[in-house]
Amino acid sequence: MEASFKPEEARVPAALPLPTPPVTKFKIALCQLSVATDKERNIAHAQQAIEDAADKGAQLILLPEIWNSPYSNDSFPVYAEDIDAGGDASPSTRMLSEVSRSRKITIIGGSIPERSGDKLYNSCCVFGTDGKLLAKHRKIHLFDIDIPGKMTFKESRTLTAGERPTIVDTEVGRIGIGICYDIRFQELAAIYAARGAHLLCYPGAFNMTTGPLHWELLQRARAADCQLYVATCSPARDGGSSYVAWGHSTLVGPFGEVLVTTEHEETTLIAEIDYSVIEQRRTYLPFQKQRRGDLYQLVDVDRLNSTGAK
Ligand SMILES: O=C(O)CCC(=O)C(=O)O
Repeated sequence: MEASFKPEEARVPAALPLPTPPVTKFKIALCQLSVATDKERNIAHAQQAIEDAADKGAQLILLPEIWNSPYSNDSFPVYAEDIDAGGDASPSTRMLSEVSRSRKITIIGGSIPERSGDKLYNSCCVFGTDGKLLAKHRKIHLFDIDIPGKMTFKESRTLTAGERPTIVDTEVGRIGIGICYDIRFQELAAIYAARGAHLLCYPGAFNMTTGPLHWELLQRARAADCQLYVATCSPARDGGSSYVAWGHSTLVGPFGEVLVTTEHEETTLIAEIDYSVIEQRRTYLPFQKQRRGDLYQLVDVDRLNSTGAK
């Protein structure tokens, strides 16, 4: 659909509205999972990690990018699931739905290859505490990179890009979703912040070339720019796979501070989020109110195009 621009309706407000979340403090778990070639094993393995984290009091679970399949263009079509059909057509999301319901937790289900008609997407499903699918984010920015001699990958060889930002109200606050490369696009994070996000979640699998330089930097930048929490979750590193993930799943606070992080081995990080810190940071350092809307503007095109957007 053609956007009919009415910039006055789409301008990101100077002062960001922060809705009252259902809970102020809660525990998040980042499950940095090892990924094997056996999909059934990956599903059972993820379920175990989620249940262990729930036993330790986590109310929100974040999984890695592409946790049910090896990260490769050859694997995506083979491991892809029809999420919309559900049931046997999507054993990975069926497990996420069942566990979120049985443990009454919110799950940001990392991402899996999704088949929809003749297209494939890299998709993240969000499940509420009743097991219902609250949202599905299809990776908007495909990872096409060519650093000669170091890193070449072209997701666009097999995948199609998603067309919409995804922000979702959950029992643990308003959450903006991005997948891996999506973190490089600060406008997306700014739009989520403008729509009142408390937390941005990025399942991601950075690599050994860009990971050391950019992974933490980008997370801290998004958190400091938007003054909100940023959580990331990577697969654990497998040195023998064709794509070697950087690991280093991390939670960053609204001052850009790293609250918890790890190396590259399989592990689950559990940390506390306290949303009252967001207001405190925005009061101490009120740059959200000091934007020069007379000099520059951010336009929320998706909001213009949709009727029900927040
Ligand atoms: O942006 C990068 O450097 C890595 C992105 C990536 O690995 C991905 O999108 O899967």
